[in-house]
Amino acid sequence: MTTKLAIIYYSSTGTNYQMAKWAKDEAEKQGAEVKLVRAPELAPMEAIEQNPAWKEHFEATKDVVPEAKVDDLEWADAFIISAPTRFGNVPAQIKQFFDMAGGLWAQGKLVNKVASAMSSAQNPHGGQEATILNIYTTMYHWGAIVVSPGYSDDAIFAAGGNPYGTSVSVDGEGNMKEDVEGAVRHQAKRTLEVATKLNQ
Ligand SMILES: Cc1cc2nc3c(=O)[nH]c(=O)nc-3n(C[C@H](O)[C@H](O)[C@H](O)COP(=O)(O)O)c2cc1C
Repeated sequence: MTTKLAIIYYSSTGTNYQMAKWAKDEAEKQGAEVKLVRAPELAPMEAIEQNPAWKEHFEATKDVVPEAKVDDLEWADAFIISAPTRFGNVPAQIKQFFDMAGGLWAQGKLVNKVASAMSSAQNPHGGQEATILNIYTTMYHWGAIVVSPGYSDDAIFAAGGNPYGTSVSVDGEGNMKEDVEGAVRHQAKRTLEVATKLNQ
């Protein structure tokens, strides 16, 4: 049976979108059926328009990447969730999406889904680890099986050594400071390997 992976991300300025796209590319190479979906934007246009990079990214993706639906959670065997830090926590857009899953959760339909998370911040210690752990808290409540990378591949060291999930820092221009593509690809592959074993 083909393993189904939902990659759910939120991104204001493109970093987490890029990580999500690397994960999608790798998962498809591994033979998974992949849905790449974005948490619906909640910010008002006045706020988005004040930040040219945010506006540009929003316009570039709004008609290209489908919005995440709770049905995607039911459909998937595994999730990869990628979100920038907001003061060490998840963006409201991701939290709102999680909060929409109450019905599925109450019916036990999220139990034994495989989950793994990625994050970014402006500073190297700006809250990436806390953000990933906050995502995992929700996953534990769902009864999902969290697959963290640990130190299971050399690519994790090259990316900065975050064992909870791939994370990156971004400079003032929005460029990624660490080389995380290999770690993202490894995380996607590992998540799928576990999900595929569970689905056998
Ligand atoms: C409301 C808000 C809070 C943020 N909090 C932090 C923070 O505490 N530390 C930090 O290093 N970066 C912080 N950032 C920077 C973002 O995490 C950064 O812009 C993001 O990781 C870039 O990812 P994206 O391109 O996918 O949007 C914050 C940004 C916003 C808008």
